[in-house]
Amino acid sequence: MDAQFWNMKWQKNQIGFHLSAVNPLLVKYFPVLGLQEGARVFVPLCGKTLDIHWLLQRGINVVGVELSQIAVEQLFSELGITPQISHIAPNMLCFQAENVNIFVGDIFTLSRKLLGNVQAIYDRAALVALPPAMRATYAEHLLDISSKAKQLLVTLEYDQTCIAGPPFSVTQQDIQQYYGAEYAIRCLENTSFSGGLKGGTPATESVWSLQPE
Ligand SMILES: C[S@@+](CC[C@H](N)C(=O)[O-])C[C@H]1O[C@@H](n2cnc3c(N)ncnc32)[C@H](O)[C@@H]1O
Repeated sequence: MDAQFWNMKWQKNQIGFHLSAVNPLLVKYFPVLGLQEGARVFVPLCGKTLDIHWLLQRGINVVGVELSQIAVEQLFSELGITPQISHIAPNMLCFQAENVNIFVGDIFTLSRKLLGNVQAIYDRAALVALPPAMRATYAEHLLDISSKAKQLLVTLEYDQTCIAGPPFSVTQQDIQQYYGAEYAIRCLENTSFSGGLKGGTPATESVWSLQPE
């Protein structure tokens, strides 16, 4: 899954991962993060998720990163906000408005300095968007650039032999492997993924609280 794969998905509007409503799991478990109004939350691989609208409405400052400029343009258009756009690094644009800052580029080139301080991370469909070979590097990079910020993480688990990802199946053992040394990991909910994945493959959606130890 390289940049070309995702850019093509956005160009062809093949964005089945994009929810047409705010993720109810965010609404239900956001309080677990214990954030005050004005806190800065990082949304990696953010697409144009409506979850960003919801966070902004709650007075949260959002900082995201997304490969596709199409996605980010649509996000701001749907927010009804005209961003300032600046070229902040080679191959990295920043779309900026009062409480929302979205980097357009590869998360692996986003530095701690560019990201700035964040109090929490909301990862929905980011870890599971990455193939197994990239995930440990992603987790390590996320820990580094966020200075180990607490996380609300949403994952999917299913029989990977039935269908190919993305989204990829991520197990509890995987999460333990990526994050167990740095965070106390707590499963908040396991629910069956409504309608199954890609034509009905049974899947379980899980929400995790990751608190730095
Ligand atoms: C499965 S989608 C999830 C989007 C969003 N989190 C949501 O819940 O709708 C994954 C997104 O990550 C973006 N992406 C994939 N690899 C990336 C990378 N290395 N850096 C930044 N964005 C990336 C894709 O363009 C895509 O929009």
